[in-house]
Parts: sequence; structure tokens; C-alpha cells
Amino acid sequence: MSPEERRSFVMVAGAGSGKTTSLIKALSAVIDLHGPSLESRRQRVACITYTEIAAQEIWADVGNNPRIHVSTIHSFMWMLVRPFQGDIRKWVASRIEEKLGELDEKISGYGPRVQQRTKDKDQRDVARYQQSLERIDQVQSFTYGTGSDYTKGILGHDDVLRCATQFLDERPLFRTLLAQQFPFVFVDESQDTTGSVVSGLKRVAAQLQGKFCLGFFGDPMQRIYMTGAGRVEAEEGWATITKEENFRCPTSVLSVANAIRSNDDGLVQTRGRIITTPAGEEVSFAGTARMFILPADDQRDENIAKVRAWVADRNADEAWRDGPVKLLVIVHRMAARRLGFDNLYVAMNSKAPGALKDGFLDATAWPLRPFMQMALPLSDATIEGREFDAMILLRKFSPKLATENLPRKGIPATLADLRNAAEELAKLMQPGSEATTRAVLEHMRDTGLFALDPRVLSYLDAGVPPTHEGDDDEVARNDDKDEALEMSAIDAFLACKASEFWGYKEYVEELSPFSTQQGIKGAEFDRVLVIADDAESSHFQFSYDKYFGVKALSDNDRKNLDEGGETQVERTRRLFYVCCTRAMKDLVVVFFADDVGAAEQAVRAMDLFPTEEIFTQAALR
Ligand SMILES: Nc1ncnc2c1ncn2[C@@H]1O[C@H](COP(=O)(O)OP(=O)(O)OP(=O)(O)O)[C@@H](O)[C@H]1O
Repeated sequence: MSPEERRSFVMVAGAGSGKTTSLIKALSAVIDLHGPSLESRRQRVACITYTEIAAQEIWADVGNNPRIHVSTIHSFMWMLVRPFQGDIRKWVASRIEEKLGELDEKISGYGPRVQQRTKDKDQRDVARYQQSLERIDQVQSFTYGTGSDYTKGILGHDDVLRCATQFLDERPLFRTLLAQQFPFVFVDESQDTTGSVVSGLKRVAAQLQGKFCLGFFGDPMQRIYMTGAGRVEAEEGWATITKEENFRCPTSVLSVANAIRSNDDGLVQTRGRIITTPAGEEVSFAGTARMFILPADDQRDENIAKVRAWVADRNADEAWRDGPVKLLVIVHRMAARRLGFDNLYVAMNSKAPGALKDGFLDATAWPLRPFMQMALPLSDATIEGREFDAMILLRKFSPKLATENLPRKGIPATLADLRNAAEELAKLMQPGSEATTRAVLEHMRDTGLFALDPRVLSYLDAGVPPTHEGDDDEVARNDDKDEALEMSAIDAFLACKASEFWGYKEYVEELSPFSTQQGIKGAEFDRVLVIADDAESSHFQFSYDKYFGVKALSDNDRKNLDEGGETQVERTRRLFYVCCTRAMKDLVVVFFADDVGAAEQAVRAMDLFPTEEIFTQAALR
């Protein structure tokens, strides 16, 4: 291979091994080596990250270099697809046909016990899709937004990926264009990139061998999302890069990490964090790693405070008592109650189908978006008199200010209407207001503040559900369980007070000391407290009781294992690995168990923590 030839690669390495650090170095090295030639060809280097926040951080780390394009996979794909408006139109039409076909199939297969509400909703959806199909030719141009709305020309997250990966799979020219614009594409957190994106990008590498460099950086043990590709295999001629060391975790935490991993792929990391003493000597840093098994009762808050005080005393570190400790929870009832969004939590987590629960963890679920994107920031801007910020939001989201809807005359009148609507919105949203989420959504719909997702509209159109509906027996008997779950979840959601969103926002934006266990990929903190508590999370994907061996596998779990699938045990192990490996100094795990005695025995048998570092309530007295 000549030095000019570009070789694709996969970097697979454990937590804290410096993958992100290497990615940043790789980006800088490409610019150093190829900067002028990229510049003269107007080419850029692409770096794909998992979240917008990660994208901003990485771009800052490479000095905000304009030759480096850092973005999420969705924005990257949309940038590539956007110029092909005619092809997008055809794709959207075929996608609507596909959805109509699915609905048709569903309707013709109705069982005898399908609820009338389900039937009505399906009919409304059919009518909506048919209308979209008729109007698709009138759409001037397609954009990428939150939640698809085809008649308005909006493609949602899911559609953007589907459309782009289809183009990548089926169109050699599209692949060439990608490589011409971006001869280097690096993907961070590749274990959680979807399989179709990985294979689409691999097709580009196969077609443009030697002229295109594709690099995946990931750790299969840190896959959190069900849709993630996991281990990305190197293709023939690719390089595989491994890294043995963990630079982040103190040795006590590294031992726990290696023990957790020994039941998965068995990868063992070496070294651990090294610090420089005041005398200038480099020494290995031991840190602390402890586990508490405490009763799952109504004293959880008090017990966590006691654990923190105990660690503060033992470590002679007051920060453990009231300083910056990162509390990692799977969306947690305790956090919801403390921050005042208990009803939202119950609606969107306890009783909701899987897709909504997942989207509640990172605020991407479709019912939440009108609040996260518009109602909260616009209320804030209005109350604080930040006219400019309010205007930016209105320009971005209000259909009344979309170019095609702008009245020739009377723009000032439209603006005045929107300003009044924003003030009314702020009143509805203010802490202490009794207004429901339904009232806020209807206000946004009626005043044109925000283009609501058709799914939201469909529920608003259905009106307030009769109070006898949502009865659990009825739901359980329903033929289509997820659909029934969604309906009862959204009914409960629409009845919540909209002001609960302020506490929820604080939670998801990590302004509170709590973070979701799923949301801390790539991050690191000095002091980490992981709360393992099934009773308060009721998340179907994870079960600490099963992982720690306190609860037996179900028949269904065994069937999954026999069929080569995985259970909550494997998923929880990976989540637990990600959480524990965030610690740079001290790690404390608190496991709330129904039967503390049995849990203690099971945990000790797992050998994850040294036996003298496992405690129960007796230590706190
Ligand atoms: N070669 C190195 N020498 C010393 N420290 C390093 C080195 N590479 C990375 N680090 C430090 O180790 C820590 C972990 O690095 P980084 O976040 O890049 O790892 P990662 O593999 O992406 O981690 P994870 O997969 O757990 O998110 C950081 O604090 C980083 O500054």
C-alpha cells in the first residue's frame, strides 16, 4: 500500500483507554498531514458523535477547525441527502405507501377484542397518510426536523437515517459523492451506531478503497442501546487497533471493571490512573471502590445521605457529604419526586411502552419535544424579556413564520399575535400553574407557535378520553398491547401539569446531581455513586436484581438465551460497566434490595468487589 493510500480501521478498546483522546489526535493529524490538499479540494474530515453535546466538545478540542465537521449521525446524513430533493420526494412517497400497507395489514388482522379507540385512531392515521400522499407533490422542499410531518416537508430522525442508508446501499454515485466531500470519516461510540449505518459506510469504503478512510472507535462492552451495532468487525485490508491500558480509573475501580467484564468478553485492562505527587513523582492511584446493600424501603433518601456521610468520614473528603458527587440513576422515581415531576415520570416511564420509556431518559420521546424545544425555552425567554432569543425560537419553530406562510402584508400583526401567544404560554407553564400538558399543546397548536408532530395532533384531536377508559383489565386483554399502553400513557401524560416540566428539564439537562446511567457515556467524574434499584426504575431493559443474581431468569429469558439473544443480565452488566468506569477517584455502588441478606450473599459470590469493601446497613449505624 502506498503512503498515499488510505486504510480504514477499527479501534476497539475498553473504558478510559483513550479512544476519544485518540480520535481527537487522529483528527488533528489528518489536518496536519492533508490540510492544504483538503483545502484546495474543498473537502472536509467528518467526525460522527453520539450526541450534540459530544459534538460540541470534540469540535472545541480540535480548535473549532472549519475543515473538521463534527456532528451527530442524523445531521451528517441529512447534510448528504438534502441536495437530492427529487429523490427524497420519491422516497417519502414510497415510505407513506409502506406505512399505509402496514396499517392495512393491521386493520385486516384485527382480533375480536380490539378497542374502538384503536380502530378510530387507525382510521385517522390512514386518512392522514392518504392526505399526505396526495399533497406530497406540493411540498416545496424537504427539511429535517423532530418527528416526521410529510405534508409540511419535515423528515424526522428515523426517516433521515432510513432514507440516507437506503441511498448508501443502493446508489454508487451517492457513495462517491460522500467520499469526495469527506475523504475521512471517523465514528465515535461505534458500538451504539445502528447496524444499517455501519454497513452503509462500509459500502463507501469498499467502493472507494484506498481513496477513503473510515475509522470506527468503540467498545462493545459499552453498548447501551438495543439498536447499536455492538462490535464493528474490521473488513479485509483494514487495520485493527487495540489499547491495553485504562488511564482514567484508579486501581481499585479498575479491578471492579475487569471483574465485571470477566463475565462478558473477558478483556482485562492494565495500568490505571497515575498521579504526580507534590514531589514530582509519578505513582499509581488506588482510589476507593465500595458497595452497599441496603433495604428497598421508604428510607432510600436518608440512607443515601448516610452512605455519603460515611464515605466522607472514611475518605476524609467532605465533598462526599455535600460536594460534587455524581449520582447515577436509571430514570429514577426518587429524582422525579425530589424534582417535582413524579406524574410525568409515572405517565412516561412506569406505564409506558418501551419506545417512550427510552425516549423519556434522554428527552427525545415525541410527546416531550414540543415542551423541550419550545414551551420551556420560549417561556423562559418571555419571562426574562429576552426578545431576541424568543424571536429565534419563533423563527425556527412557528409555522406562521415559515416562508411559504408569511403574509405579504401584516407581518407585524403576525408577530404581535405570536408575542401574545408566547406570553399566554409562559403563564400556562409557570411554576404553580394548574394548566395541563394538553392545554399547553392545544394552545401551541391553535396559536401556531409550534408545528406539532402528527402523533400529538392525533391524540389531541381524539379529545379528552372518557374516565372509565384505561382500565387495566381492558388494557391487558387488548390484542395490541403496545398500542394500548401508548394510549394510556399519552392519556396520563396529557393530564399532567405542564409545570412539572421544569423539574424534568433540570433532571435531563444534568443541572441536578443526578444523571441517567444511559446518558453518561464518554464522561468522567471524580466521585461516582451508582444507584442500583429496580423497584424505582421499572425499566424493562435492565434489571439489577437479575444481574446480581437475586432474581431468577424468567422462562422468556431462557428462551432468548437459547436462541442466541440476550437478557436483562447482559444489558445490565454493560450499563453497570459504563457507570463504574466513569470514576476517576471514588466509586460507591448502592444496591437497594428487597431481601438484603440474600442480596448480600449473591453479591459476595459474584466477587466484583473485595469482600471487605461490601457493606450493609450495619456499617451505617
Ligand atoms: N495516552 C494517555 N496518557 C495519559 N492519559 C490519557 C491518555 N489517553 C487518554 N488519557 C486520559 O484518560 C482518560 C480517558 O480517556 P478517553 O476519555 O479518551 O477514553 P475513552 O476510551 O474514550 O473512554 P470511554 O470509552 O470510557 O468513554 C481521560 O482523562 C484522558 O485525558
